[in-house]
Amino acid sequence: MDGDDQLAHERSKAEFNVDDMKIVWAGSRHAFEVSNRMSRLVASDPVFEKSNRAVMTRKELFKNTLRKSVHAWKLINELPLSEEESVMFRYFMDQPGFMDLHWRMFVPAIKGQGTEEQKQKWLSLANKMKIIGCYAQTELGHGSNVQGLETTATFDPQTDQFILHSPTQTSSKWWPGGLGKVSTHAVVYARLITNGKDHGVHGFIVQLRNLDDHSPLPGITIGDIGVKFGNGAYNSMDNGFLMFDKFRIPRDQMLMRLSKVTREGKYVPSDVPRQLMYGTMVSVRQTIVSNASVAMARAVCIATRYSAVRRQFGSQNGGIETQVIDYKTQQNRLFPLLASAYAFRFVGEWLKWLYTDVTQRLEASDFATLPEAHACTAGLKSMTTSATSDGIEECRKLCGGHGYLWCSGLPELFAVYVPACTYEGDNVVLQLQVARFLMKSVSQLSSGKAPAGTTAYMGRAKHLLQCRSSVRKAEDWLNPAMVLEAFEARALRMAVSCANNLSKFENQEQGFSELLADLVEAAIAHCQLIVVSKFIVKLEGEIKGRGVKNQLKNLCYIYALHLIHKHLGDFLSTNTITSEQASVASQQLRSLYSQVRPNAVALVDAFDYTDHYLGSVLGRYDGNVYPKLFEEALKDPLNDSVVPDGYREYIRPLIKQKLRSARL
Ligand SMILES: Cc1cc2nc3c(=O)[nH]c(=O)nc-3n(C[C@H](O)[C@H](O)[C@H](O)COP(=O)(O)OP(=O)(O)OC[C@H]3O[C@@H](n4cnc5c(N)ncnc54)[C@H](O)[C@@H]3O)c2cc1C
Repeated sequence: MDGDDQLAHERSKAEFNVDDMKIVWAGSRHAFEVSNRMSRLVASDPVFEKSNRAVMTRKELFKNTLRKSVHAWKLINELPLSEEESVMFRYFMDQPGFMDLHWRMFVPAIKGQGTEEQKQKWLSLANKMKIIGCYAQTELGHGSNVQGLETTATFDPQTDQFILHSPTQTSSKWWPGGLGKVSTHAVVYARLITNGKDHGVHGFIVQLRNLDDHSPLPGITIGDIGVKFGNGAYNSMDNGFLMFDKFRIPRDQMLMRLSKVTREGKYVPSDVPRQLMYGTMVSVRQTIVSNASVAMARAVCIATRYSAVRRQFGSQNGGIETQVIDYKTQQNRLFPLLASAYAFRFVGEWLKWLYTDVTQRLEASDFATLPEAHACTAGLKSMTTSATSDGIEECRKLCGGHGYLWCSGLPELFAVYVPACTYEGDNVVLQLQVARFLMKSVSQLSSGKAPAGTTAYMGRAKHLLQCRSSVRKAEDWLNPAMVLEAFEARALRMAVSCANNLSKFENQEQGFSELLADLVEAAIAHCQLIVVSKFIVKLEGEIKGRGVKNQLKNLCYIYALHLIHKHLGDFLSTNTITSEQASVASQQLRSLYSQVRPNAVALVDAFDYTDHYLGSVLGRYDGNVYPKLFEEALKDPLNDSVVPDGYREYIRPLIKQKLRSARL
């Protein structure tokens, strides 16, 4: 059976309606139609070809990114595409570039932190791309510790200007995407100083380059920070450095929606809580969680289709060999990742709702839920991006040797994806923020204040700290109440244990430093509970389509039970479950793998990815892997000639040498 027939056979075994699952995956029929149309629009345009990226030089790659970005901008305006369509269109272009930072960071920063006048002035230019912006926060010396930033913005009352200055080498901005070669403007974060007083870090809109010839303005030193991880990959982006030498900007370019500096140089601090800024973070991190599901799904789609095509061993008397997807070890590594893709999708959907809820509350000056919303989005960003990075690498290994080829699509996906663990908050630093929030929530349990939102389960502390799981047999692990209780009890017991250990220290901060590793684990347990519970909530709602709900149930329990298996130490050491209950959980997991097996290819088809977006010879829809691997190999510049360059210079002299060494 060739790859084509193989995948057709797999598809014929599906026990559910794939088209209905596509709608569930997309979130709605409308969302499916937009994403389906946009992905095909990109795939059909030769300008967006991307298979040649690995063999391009950095300069070629950069120029090609400019070409694609400008072509996309032209299409978006000429067709024209709505904002929703444009976002999807850019997403399916699948080429990191300056546009990402302009639309995802520069414009939202002005929207969120600018006054009405500032928004009117700058957004009208930015929305037409008359200016191109980036987000310049991180410096050479400080990223996570934003309060440690060194760039200064000193108010000069004589000229009504701020003087931006980089006092040390470590104060150089370092990393902002789009800064190195493209951006004309940036939102720059610097320490605000008025009358000799330091008011901490604030945002400023700064012009960097001349709008006529693109040269840096006097007082600005700017450039690209150099090649990053992986060939091609994220190197299409011009991450940059930036230094100021007493560079002046008008006072009205400080982002003044919250704090202000008056004409006289008086600093007026914000009269709304600083937490208002969390609203923007919830929005950005919600997008990152949704993107985690997309990246995980992409890797899993490649590994699943290839695992169905690839055969190794198992033939009797010259008969057909075993598809590698039929090995239980392959299923045990692959199916939890498939389940994670769906789990992250649904928690991302819920985060979208949370963002709307937070925004509405903010408008009504209700800040009560912000700390909880902030903690859970920070934790979910951290947990889903870490799991997705690991998952992509696991998918590469699941594809054996061919997974290591560039044309498998997996090395590039990994190289582009993995910095998501670092940008928008280092994942460990984010979990520590969650841990601080959890410790506070535990300390308030005796105060009578009912915990809300994702910590509501802590309100049942008395029960959860004592309960014993009532699981007796494998099927009990398909009972949502029993699964939830196990995750809630484990999360709470880990948090309470950290709080107890903290209380043994006289100095809380010293205790916190000592217990960092345990605190991160407690935070992760809390986040895993959120993902499991949101998947269960999704199943409780209406899900249309033949067999769709049943497949999602299987995936939900695979997700939960594989976490129990992976973190068994936590579950056993907190006495949440017994070793017998763990053993029947593994039994149930094996049974679920068998149920997913005939549906695996159809479950990844439901992601509706085009071959263009997948960018993988191994994950092709038609399964025609081997001939296409040859085609790709023959395209390599090394195969332009049969005898390579350098033969006459090095290989021939080497093999024709006449050595006179006494040793030989
Ligand atoms: C591809 C990419 C794109 C980026 N784009 C932008 C951009 O457009 N604009 C911008 O301003 N920045 C950007 N950044 C920078 C990014 O936001 C920072 O790198 C990130 O916030 C991490 O900060 P850091 O580099 O200081 O890491 P560090 O904080 O130095 O981390 C180093 C190690 O220390 C650990 N650590 C740090 N603090 C603690 C602590 N308190 N407790 C325990 N462990 C700790 C971390 O976990 C990590 O293991 C980008 C980065 C990358 C990789």
